[in-house]
Amino acid sequence: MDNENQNGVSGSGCEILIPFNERKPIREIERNLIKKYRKKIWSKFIKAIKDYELISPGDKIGVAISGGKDSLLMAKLFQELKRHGQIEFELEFIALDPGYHEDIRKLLVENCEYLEIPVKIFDAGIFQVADKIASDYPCYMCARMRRGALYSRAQELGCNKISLGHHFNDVIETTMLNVLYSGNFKTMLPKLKASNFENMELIRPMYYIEETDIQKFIQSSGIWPLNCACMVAAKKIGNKRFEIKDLIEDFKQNFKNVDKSIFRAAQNVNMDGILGFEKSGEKYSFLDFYDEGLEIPKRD
Ligand SMILES: Nc1ncnc2c1ncn2[C@@H]1O[C@H](COP(=O)(O)OP(=O)(O)OP(=O)(O)O)[C@@H](O)[C@H]1O
Repeated sequence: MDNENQNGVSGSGCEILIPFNERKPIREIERNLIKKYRKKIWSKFIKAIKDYELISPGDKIGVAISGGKDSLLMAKLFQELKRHGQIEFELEFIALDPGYHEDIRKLLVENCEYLEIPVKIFDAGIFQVADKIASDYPCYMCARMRRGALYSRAQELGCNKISLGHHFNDVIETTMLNVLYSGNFKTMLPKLKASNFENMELIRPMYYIEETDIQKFIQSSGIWPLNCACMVAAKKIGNKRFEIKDLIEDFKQNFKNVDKSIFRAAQNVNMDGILGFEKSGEKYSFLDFYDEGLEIPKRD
């Protein structure tokens, strides 16, 4: 077990994002975000917020920070929006320490300090528990526990929303994972209401932003983000998400804009061309609607 960490849970980490250059001054990083990366990052962030009505005046948003490239960028985007935008809202930056190696935690703290992200770090021994109770497939358990812990912390801090750093590629990979492995059509939504926490919503404002642009931004800023700091799952199970990522890359060689098509498929489900669907836990067949029977409400 050459990858054991102090806590005795394994993991070898994943690919490392190496900066292109020295760390740029913070003011330059912030300027680049709304100038150089306006089209690829900033405008897409704003568009998702508008299209999906992710922020309302008076919101207090808990920005979930793992210390990885996506959530560090998300934190900076929110700060810029607060600075330049017209909507009044408040921010809290929340990181859970699931049991990171001390060097990893140091990197998280250091990056947040440099980027002027006033993060609050909470200890939550998630890695140990996930490894113990779900050692074969710890990711699912870990994500569920993390979500619950995040909601509670956010609620304690008076937040009504929690924002996650999922991006365009996470969305299409989820869609493909469901089609290819679960035999259902279900994507990752840009917002949803928390089922066990009253008045709490989850939002994903990086919904339209492509991962390659996030990588470029982070690398050209000279930041070393946490690269998959998980000590439980990394390389332990064949990570299906990585396989799907590769598969979509392969598709792209032969099908133009295949990634955009996968994304759009979830916006254009044709209810007259499907065999069945599930709504609020109930299953329906097209036969239920074939003669007259159940009606899908018509839009005015
Ligand atoms: N330990 C954590 N503390 C707080 N938020 C977290 C933590 N881990 C994950 N998140 C939130 O959940 C999102 C998705 O988590 P996931 O593990 O899939 O990360 P990711 O896709 O590698 O993103 P990132 O680059 O931000 O780590 C993150 O972007 C972040 O907003």
